[in-house]
Amino acid sequence: MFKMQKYQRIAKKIYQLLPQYEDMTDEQLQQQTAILRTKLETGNHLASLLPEAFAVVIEADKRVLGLTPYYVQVLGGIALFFGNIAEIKTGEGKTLVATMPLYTRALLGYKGNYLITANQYLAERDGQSMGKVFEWLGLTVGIGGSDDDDFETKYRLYNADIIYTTHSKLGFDYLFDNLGSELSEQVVTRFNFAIIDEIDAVLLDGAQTALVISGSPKVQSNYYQISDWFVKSLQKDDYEYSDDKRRVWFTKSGLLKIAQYFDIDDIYDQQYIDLYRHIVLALQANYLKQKGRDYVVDKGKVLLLDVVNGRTMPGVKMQGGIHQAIEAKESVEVTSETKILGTISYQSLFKQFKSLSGMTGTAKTDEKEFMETYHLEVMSIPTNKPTQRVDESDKIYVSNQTKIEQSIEAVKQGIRDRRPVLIETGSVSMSDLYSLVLLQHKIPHNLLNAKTAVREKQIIKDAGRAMSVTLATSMAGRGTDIKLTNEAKNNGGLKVIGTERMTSKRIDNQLRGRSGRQGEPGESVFFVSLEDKMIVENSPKWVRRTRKSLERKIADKKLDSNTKLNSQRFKKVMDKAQKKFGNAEIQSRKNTLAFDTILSGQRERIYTARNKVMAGDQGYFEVIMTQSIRRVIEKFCDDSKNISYEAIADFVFNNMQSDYPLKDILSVKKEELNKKRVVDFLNQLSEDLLKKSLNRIRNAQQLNHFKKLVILRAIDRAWVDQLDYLQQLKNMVNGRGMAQHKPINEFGKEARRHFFDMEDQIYTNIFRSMMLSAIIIKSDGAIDIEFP
Ligand SMILES: Nc1ncnc2c1ncn2[C@@H]1O[C@H](COP(=O)(O)OP(=O)(O)OP(=O)(O)O)[C@@H](O)[C@H]1O
Repeated sequence: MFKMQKYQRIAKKIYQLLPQYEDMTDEQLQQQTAILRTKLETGNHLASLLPEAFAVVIEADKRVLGLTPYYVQVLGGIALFFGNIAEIKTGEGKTLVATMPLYTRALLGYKGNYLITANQYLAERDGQSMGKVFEWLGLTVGIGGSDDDDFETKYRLYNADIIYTTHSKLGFDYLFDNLGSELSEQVVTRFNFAIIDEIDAVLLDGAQTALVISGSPKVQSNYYQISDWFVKSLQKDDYEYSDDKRRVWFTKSGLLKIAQYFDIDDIYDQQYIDLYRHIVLALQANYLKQKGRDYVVDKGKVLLLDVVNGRTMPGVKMQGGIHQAIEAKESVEVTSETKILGTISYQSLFKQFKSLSGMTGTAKTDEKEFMETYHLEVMSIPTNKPTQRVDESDKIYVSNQTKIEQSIEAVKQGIRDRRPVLIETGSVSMSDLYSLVLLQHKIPHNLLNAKTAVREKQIIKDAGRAMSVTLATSMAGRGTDIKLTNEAKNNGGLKVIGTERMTSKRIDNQLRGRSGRQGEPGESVFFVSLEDKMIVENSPKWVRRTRKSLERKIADKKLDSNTKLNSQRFKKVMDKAQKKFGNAEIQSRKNTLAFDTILSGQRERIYTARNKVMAGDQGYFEVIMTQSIRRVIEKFCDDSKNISYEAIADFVFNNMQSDYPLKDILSVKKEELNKKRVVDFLNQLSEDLLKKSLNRIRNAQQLNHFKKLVILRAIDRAWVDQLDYLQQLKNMVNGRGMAQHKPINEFGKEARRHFFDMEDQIYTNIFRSMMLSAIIIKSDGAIDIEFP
């Protein structure tokens, strides 16, 4: 509240200054950018210039776009400038709000000021329309970007004062930057200020999705099928779930069945690790992942559903083998697993920004999590016009069947009132089921879900007409602007009917928000029953007993099945069940974040090391090379307890020279074969071999480049293996038994241990590449390198 008062005081200052800018000519107003920048250069603090900068944008918005920001929009802009989440209801003009803080932040001249949109279309639409204002005021704007942009185009995009792009584009470009070999080719280098549009969708709903760049396919495994057959044969007591139903593992009887089915004594034995991994994946695919909720099967392919908006995500696969396990479960062709070249979660990506803020219509319900996890405060910005939408309290029934019948009655009433109706379901499968029921009642309707997405534009266009009935999943959630016809407005506006409580109050609110935009009339109501999955799985036992007793009364005709359960007691049951489910989701996001923090820490170390190599010089490469030689040779001698001629020969063939003459392998007597002698011999040999091969590259620049490539490649190959290992480790620790065991602790310990092993691997990779790479000098002097 205190903050809000402060912002109101700032807003007052802005409005006091405004007349002065209104009186300026266009030219004078345009000169303000340079004037403000000079003030900054001469020591003024950016925040102290905020009133002037905002006043400039307000006047420019008016002149260039013909839109004067409302007072509440100015307040929203101030909240964003100071790094808060501004909760601004749908349709209130968030796009315009962003112009004020973006311009002000970009005045400093630091690059890397972003408006992050939910999709490419919005980046282009908003970037093009709002970009006019920035350009008019003398700033540069970068918009969108496409996958096949050349370096120049990318550079221009990311070097603009203000950039409109999507979260995934930014993330992928950042990852690609860290796969390259030249610092000068990196484009996403500055993370100054970002406003994330629909921030709750990106940071909360999208918390479980990481961006992944896949590389080459791995060797195809044939365990998927057999593991799937096995887990399908299990009984209920062969596996159990964690309380929050996010994890599943084998019980004693399950483990016994594994032993019998695969005829092995100890599945935990190291030699069965790969089989065990596949059985765990099959268990998770069959008993955690749900068709219609997590994915759909279309034309023989498993397509994941985006939790944020219910759309399919073609080409996106879950990592670590779970995608393939689902394919086996659904009896479609098992695709090949690929190695991960780079991955980053949205949390890690956005945590890099010096200042982060966000806008959304729905954040207040989850303000605690935003504060705890991201240190972002949620500020509710009032609407410009009072809200007219009527949010009715839930209609609660005993049985699912009655609930559906009564919701259909509500649809019919909406049609009789000649209003548009939007019915929302929680999953694709529920929307299919509802569609059938509507057909049985002869109610014509449009079905909008992941399977009908191609007709989305047309469906939404029709959804605001009087008597139009639209049935949708969360696809009709964010950003869906249902425009009402005049007749629809006069008849009470859009009627939103929820057919079950969604996964959180925030998502319920998101759906309600489709109606009553910009002070229009509207209504929302949810139909729920004691049989709803959310209620059954998240309520205390007495609720089930009460339901049974009510069912008996209905059967005995002592109670009408259509009776609504109006008492506060049942309303509380609904709220509590949703809260319990929501808490499990929060916990699950925290878990993911904890896993991710470990991975991020390792990624940062690797990327920092890569950057150091890319910036490195001759001397630096020399140090690394010498270090590699020393470490690899010493490790070999430490690891082989009894150093033998055979072991040395094996080491030389595999790491130094594949056709080294056997007779030259250390001409000393067996008794004199000790560590020191071997180390000396190998050091000398590596020096000779290296000299011979490097002397062929006469050009110093080429030589440096070769060394840099060798080191980068060594890091990248080891990192790819580490990423692969971490993915598998995550699945494995989550699939290990016992409710009280803490997967994250095991993960942390193992991940750390493996990271140190990886460092050894990097040195070995460098060593081998130096010794074994074939250097081909072409006639024009260019060199080709064939790495081992
Ligand atoms: N100050 C203003 N004066 C007049 N019209 C405005 C103003 N601000 C925004 N609008 C108009 O309001 C409409 C909605 O704006 P916008 O799409 O930015 O809303 P939104 O908050 O992003 O909505 P959603 O949550 O649905 O994306 C647009 O047509 C825009 O031109």
